[in-house]
Amino acid sequence: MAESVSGAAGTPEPVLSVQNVSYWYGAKQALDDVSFDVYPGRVTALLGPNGAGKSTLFSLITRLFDAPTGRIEIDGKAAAEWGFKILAPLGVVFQQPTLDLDLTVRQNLRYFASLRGLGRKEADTRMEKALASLDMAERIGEKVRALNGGHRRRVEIARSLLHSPKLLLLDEPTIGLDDPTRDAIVRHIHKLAATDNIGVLWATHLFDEVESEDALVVINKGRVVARGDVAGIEKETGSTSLAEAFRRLTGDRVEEVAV
Ligand SMILES: Nc1ncnc2c1ncn2[C@@H]1O[C@H](COP(=O)(O)OP(=O)(O)OP(=O)(O)O)[C@@H](O)[C@H]1O
Repeated sequence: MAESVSGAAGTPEPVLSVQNVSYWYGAKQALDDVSFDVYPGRVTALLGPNGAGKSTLFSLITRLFDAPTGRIEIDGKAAAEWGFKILAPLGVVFQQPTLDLDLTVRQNLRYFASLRGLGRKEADTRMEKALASLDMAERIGEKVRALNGGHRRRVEIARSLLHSPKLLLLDEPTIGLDDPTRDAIVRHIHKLAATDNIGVLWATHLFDEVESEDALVVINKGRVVARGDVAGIEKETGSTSLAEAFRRLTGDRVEEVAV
C-alpha cells in the first residue's frame, strides 16, 4: 500500500500523521496498525461502517485516550512535544453535540473562545467572521435551543474554527441532518479547507459525503483497507462507483488495496 495519500513532489508536510497505531479496549482490539496522513488544504475522508474504529481514532488524536502503540504527530510534533498545548492546533466537532442549549450562540462561542485564551475583542471579531461564512451571523443572539439541528451544527463548526486551527477533526458531523443541510455543510467544509489551508479529517459512513478530489482512507474492523484518491480506489477494486468500492472493501471478503 502507498505510504501516504499523496506523495507527489512538492507535497506539503502532513498536518496529521498517524503511524502504525493499534488500540485495545481490554481484550477487544479496536484498531490494528492504522497509518495515514492528512495534508493542509484538503479534506481526507475517513470512511468506514459503524464500529470500524473511527471514533476511537478521534479519541486518540485528541488525546482523550493514549495510544499504547504507534505514533501520532500533529503538525510535525508528537503529543509529548506539544505538552499542554496539544489542543492548540486542533478544531474538533464531535459526533454528539456539545453546545449549551440555554445560552445564546454568542455566549456559547465567547465561552469557548475564553477557554482557548482569546481576548473578548478578538473573539467577537472571529466569531462574527466564522458565523457569517456559515450564513449564521443573524442568529448570534438566539438561544441554541431555538435553532434546528443543522443550525446547531453550523454553530459547532464556527466554534471549532475560532482559534484558527491547522487541523479540523469532524466525527460524523452530519448525523441526523436532512439532505440539503448535509450537502451545505459538506460543501462549506470543502471550501474552507481550500481557502484557509486547513487539513480536514472527516469521519463518515456515508460515501456520498466524499468528493472526487478528496483523499480517502477506508477503514473496516479496525484496519485500513484502502488509502489513496477516490478514482484510484475505484479502479483498484474494479468498481464503477465509490459505493461499489465501499461495499467490496467492507464486505466479508476484505482485501488490501494499494493506490
Ligand atoms: N468503551 C468500549 N469498550 C469496548 N469496546 C468498545 C468501546 N468503544 C468502542 N468499542 C468497540 O471498538 C470498535 C470501534 O468502535 P468505534 O466507536 O471507534 O467505531 P466507529 O467507527 O466510530 O463506529 P460508530 O460510528 O458506530 O461510532 C467497535 O467494535 C466497538 O464496539
